[in-house]
Amino acid sequence: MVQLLKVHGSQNKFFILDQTTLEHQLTDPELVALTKQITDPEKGLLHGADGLLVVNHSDHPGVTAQMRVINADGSEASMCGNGIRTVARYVAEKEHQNEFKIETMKADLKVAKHQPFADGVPAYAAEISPVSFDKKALPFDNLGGERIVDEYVPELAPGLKFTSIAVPNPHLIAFMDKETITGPLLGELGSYLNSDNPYYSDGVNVNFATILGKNKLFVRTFERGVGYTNACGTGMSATSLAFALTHPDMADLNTPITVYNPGGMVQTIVHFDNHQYWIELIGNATVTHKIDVDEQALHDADVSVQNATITKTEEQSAYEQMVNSLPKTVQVDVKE
Ligand SMILES: N[C@H](CCC[C@H](N)C(=O)O)C(=O)O
Repeated sequence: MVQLLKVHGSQNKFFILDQTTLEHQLTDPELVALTKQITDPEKGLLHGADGLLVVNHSDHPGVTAQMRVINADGSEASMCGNGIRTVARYVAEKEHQNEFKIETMKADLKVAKHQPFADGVPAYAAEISPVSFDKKALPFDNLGGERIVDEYVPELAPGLKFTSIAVPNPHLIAFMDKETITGPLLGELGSYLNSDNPYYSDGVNVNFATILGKNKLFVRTFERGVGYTNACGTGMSATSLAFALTHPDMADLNTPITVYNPGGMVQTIVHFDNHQYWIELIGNATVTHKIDVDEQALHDADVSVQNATITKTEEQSAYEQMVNSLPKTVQVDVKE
């Protein structure tokens, strides 16, 4: 028997699979097939999820573990901000370390245990980097210059100013009023830029934000490889950086920014060290279910309530209690 975890960061939901616990590690095609099967909202496990986080050994010196990110559609992403907090908690409790590095596709990132966000709501901090504005890093094309920072891009949507940042996965950000953020435009633009289009050849995570006050944001995201999610950690991080760059009177560097989202709330801190931006993302790391199943079911991409023993933890009620205590912010339809 092996154990999967169902976890979330701001209710951006994932399954965690630790390859080091398996007799035979899943191959990449098996990882993709398993992800598609268990994350399916209708036919998957526990009403599905937004992706699979794959933990493995790292052979990088001074690095405790490796994390890979498989989106619900089977595509692999270079990073996942909500996900790395849950992997950090899993590895911290497994290896009895509170501060360490996790290898991701493009960088070894610092993570650290943080004081709980509320009773029963464990929290972790994660380094979000490297940051790039260059079109080659996103990549985007056919949209004017070498970078998009606080610019009108009528090809994408009239009347909105956009910023595009890789952290290192690709993000497109726009600030707007509450009416626009709750309207259909986010889904329309997100769907268009994550299908065949002349602008973002690898797709892009689209983040719409509204400014609630000084160092206070609401962000709603349409994610590449998933669609609407309750929150996107790298999206909220990239949006916080865009906030500091485009509204310096409303957002301070090296100061916590509270970022509300349809799934809850995180904090971000935009740092500028050695001429480089990086963002610290602090938020919950909640385990909702433990799933015990034969390893073969993972290889067969056939995990269900028929062949798995599922144990629900007490953590979701603690998390919902925290969310219910948050000040009422922009209410939008959340992805469930
Ligand atoms: N969909 C993203 C990966 C997951 C990122 C998100 N869930 C986060 O918390 O950062 C992409 O394809 O770049």
